[in-house]
Amino acid sequence: MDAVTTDSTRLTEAKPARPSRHEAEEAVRTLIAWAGDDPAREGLLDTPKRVAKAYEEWFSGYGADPAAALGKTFEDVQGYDDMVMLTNIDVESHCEHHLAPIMGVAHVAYLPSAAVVGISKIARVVEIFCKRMQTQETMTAQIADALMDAMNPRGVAILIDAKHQCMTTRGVHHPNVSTITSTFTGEFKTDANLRDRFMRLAEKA
Ligand SMILES: Nc1nc2c(ncn2[C@@H]2O[C@H](COP(=O)(O)OP(=O)(O)OP(=O)(O)O)[C@@H](O)[C@H]2O)c(=O)[nH]1
Ligand SMILES: [Zn+2]
Repeated sequence: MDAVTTDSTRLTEAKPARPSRHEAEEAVRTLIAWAGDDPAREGLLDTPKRVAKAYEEWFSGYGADPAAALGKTFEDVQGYDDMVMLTNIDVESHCEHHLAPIMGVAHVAYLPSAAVVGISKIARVVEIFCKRMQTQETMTAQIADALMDAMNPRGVAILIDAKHQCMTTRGVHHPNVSTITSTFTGEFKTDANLRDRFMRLAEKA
């Protein structure tokens, strides 16, 4: 967690020492009091513990390595070299500006060069990046980079369609707005037909 790394898919700056669980729970008590309630009230007594536990789940992606998730590849696929696409991978993340939920789906495709990966690993990689404090643009780019690094495919295409609760439940309060981000590399960038195929499949997913 504290190691400095140059891998672009991981954190690149030294971070302050991780606070203890007790300190994290104290911080939640402070926020409860600041919101106007009494952290010593019966119903809120276990809340700091629950929030710390929920944070472990929501932000479990800091302790996970996308390269390791994509480490195993398969080459015996009878020369299959067309697009592999997964649609509607759940996106459950938190925006780094407000720590509010980002909920949506990701559509991910790649064009294998030599090897393919287990399809569940692609969903795992999406999940690893989602379980961090994010912007939608960053996570879109990180998923593409991780797939490119691990498989050296002929191209990847990613589209994320998500709602940001910092925008739907507070602030500007536009409950129906969706944000769409996409990135294309390799042949998806140079071949408009391929890109259209991806977009058509994403639209009807
Ligand atoms: N580009 C981008 N912006 C995001 C994302 N998630 C949240 N935001 C935006 O981050 C911005 C933060 O703006 P600030 O002005 O610093 O914060 P704020 O005063 O809380 O802004 P409002 O949300 O407009 O009330 C807001 O416009 C959010 O909508 C994201 O994934 N990508
Ligand atoms: Zn936000």
